[in-house]
Amino acid sequence: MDLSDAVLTCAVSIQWTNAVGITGRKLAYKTATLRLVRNDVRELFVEVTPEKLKPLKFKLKDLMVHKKFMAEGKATFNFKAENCALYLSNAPPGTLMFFLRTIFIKMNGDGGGQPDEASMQKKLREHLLSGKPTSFEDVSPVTTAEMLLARKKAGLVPKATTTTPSPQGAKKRRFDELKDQDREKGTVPAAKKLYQSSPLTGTDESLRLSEEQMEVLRACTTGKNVFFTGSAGTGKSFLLRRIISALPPDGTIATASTGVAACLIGGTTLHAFAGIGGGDATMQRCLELASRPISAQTWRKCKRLIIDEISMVDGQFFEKIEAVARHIRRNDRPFGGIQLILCGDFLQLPPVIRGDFGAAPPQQRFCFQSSAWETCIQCVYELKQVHRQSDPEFVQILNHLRIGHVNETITSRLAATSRQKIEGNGILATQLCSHTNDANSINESKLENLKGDKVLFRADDSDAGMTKQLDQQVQAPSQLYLKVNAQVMLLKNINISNGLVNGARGVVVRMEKDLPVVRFKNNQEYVCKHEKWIIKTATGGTITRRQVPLKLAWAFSIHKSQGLTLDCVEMSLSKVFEAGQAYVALSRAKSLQSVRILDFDAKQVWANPQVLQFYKGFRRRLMDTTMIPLGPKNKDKRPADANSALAKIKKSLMSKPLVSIS
Ligand SMILES: Nc1ncnc2c1ncn2[C@@H]1O[C@H](COP(=O)(O)OP(=O)(O)OP(=O)(O)O)[C@@H](O)[C@H]1O
Ligand SMILES: [Mg+2]
Repeated sequence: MDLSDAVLTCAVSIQWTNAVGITGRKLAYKTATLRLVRNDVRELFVEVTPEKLKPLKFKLKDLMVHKKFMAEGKATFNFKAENCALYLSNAPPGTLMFFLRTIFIKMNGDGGGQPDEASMQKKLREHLLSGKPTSFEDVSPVTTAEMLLARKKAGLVPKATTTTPSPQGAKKRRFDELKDQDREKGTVPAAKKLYQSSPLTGTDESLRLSEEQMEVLRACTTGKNVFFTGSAGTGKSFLLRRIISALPPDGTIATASTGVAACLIGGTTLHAFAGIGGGDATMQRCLELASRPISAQTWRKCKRLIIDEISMVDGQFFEKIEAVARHIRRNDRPFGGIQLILCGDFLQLPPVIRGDFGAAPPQQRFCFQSSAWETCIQCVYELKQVHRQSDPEFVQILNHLRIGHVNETITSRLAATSRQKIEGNGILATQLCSHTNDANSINESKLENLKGDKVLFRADDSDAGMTKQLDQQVQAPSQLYLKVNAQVMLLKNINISNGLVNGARGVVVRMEKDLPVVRFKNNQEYVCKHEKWIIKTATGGTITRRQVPLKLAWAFSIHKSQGLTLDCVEMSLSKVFEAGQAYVALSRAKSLQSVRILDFDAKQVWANPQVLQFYKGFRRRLMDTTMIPLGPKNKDKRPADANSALAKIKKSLMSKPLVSIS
């Protein structure tokens, strides 16, 4: 577990009722620390210490826990024997989840559980005879043995079965069974309830953060302004979800530069949050736009602003929202005093320049080139460990492509993929296209060409007026046409251990009771159920979409694939038009065996020289072993100063040996 699991800081209100249920004393604290403690006779208590006040203790006996809103940082503890309820709110959801789990384990785990009556009486007698005052101590960290025993006692350990080989699969099924049984009875036992589902947005909480990820988490939870970067698949978005769940929900705004990326972290787009449209208006007009009541209120409430895929945020837009924040919040500190947590990889896709600018498009400006960057960012981290790919050869090739370095070994290895068969089980490779329109028309025409009738799956949106925003942020379309044999991609983690994960590729094999049945590459069949996507609105509310978790997958655009992990991809890179685009396309794949590049050419791979300069500033090692052959066809597009900067870098590196890939 990532942070201390027996301590929680949040808002607490305490309410006592009398025997007939009439509310008596009430206390409310904006900030209090809850800890799990034991007394001399090993009884468990929750100790509540409000800021600057003495602690109160509540014995963990006859406890009922309500945690339906755990994902929003809320839970209620009902101490029946004491006629008292604790209402927790604004708790970091992940910390709350681990706190509840620790209670569950300590109440049920070996030796650490509540003592039985006889042994407690004995200990109590000994304690009274000793004449010492009662003392409390923190509970010891949870051990694996305690965890297993606790789950066994509560009936959460699955019976051995031949149909569900994996423990996680069985655990999930058992949870579902329990939920159904409990639903019938109308009750859920507190202990079981404490262990159930995670509030973490799409994160498998059994995966532990690596040490480098922990370091970033620590900096973020201590209020620092952080930028963390790392190559594709180093777990930036994964870590961001953990960071979000370790922060108090009030005032934490999770955003990303694109809708898809925002959805992956359960947030909103930066544009939707900022309230200044595309940011193209004059500064004065942007300030007016952001001063509208709803927008201004959102800015004022914001304490922590999180931005994923920062590489695609335009530098000028970043500068404008920084000024807006100071203006609206009447605070001259950078970003009006808001804590910033930024993440992304500038060597992936750059900001999109919209509109038709004719022969002279405006120069791209990255966030790090804005004057606001230097004043805002306090700590910079680089994640090094790649988690998406496990094959060291592929990881090394990707690291070279990321900085625009291609040698003959890489070229021949990647060119060789054009001959490999990556299809299997009726699942065709997804074509990654450099242009969105190409991807859309491939999907439409492939579907039309299939025999049989189209079946329409219409999304059920919680607010019909928000369909456009949901379309932008949720990958599941509002209208999905499917046929048998349609190539599809799964859009949710359904069963991680069985490979039914976001990005898994499959084919529709039949319709069953009006629902599509999909066979995946690993031969698993899955009868799709409607799933729910929840997104935050700019004002902090939530809207939901229910839809089958599928999307047509004959083709995707590279831009829409940024941030994703994909199975079985084919690409033709001849039309790439951005620095980093080929790297983004290739780094979606999990292995060299699941990718086919039709026409690989070293000219398709180049890195932006300004970005390389930026990275050189805080990671000299990145530059020490590399050369940067840029795509010659883009030479003319680059500004003169960039070309001369590039020449300098090249010159300084010419004397160094090239890294070769064996
Ligand atoms: N500590 C970890 N342990 C195990 N798996 C991890 C860990 N961190 C990340 N992963 C897994 O690695 C994969 C890639 O993670 P993620 O998408 O967060 O990377 P990223 O750095 O955001 O990539 P990109 O730059 O492409 O957006 C995911 O499947 C994620 O679950
Ligand atoms: Mg990511």
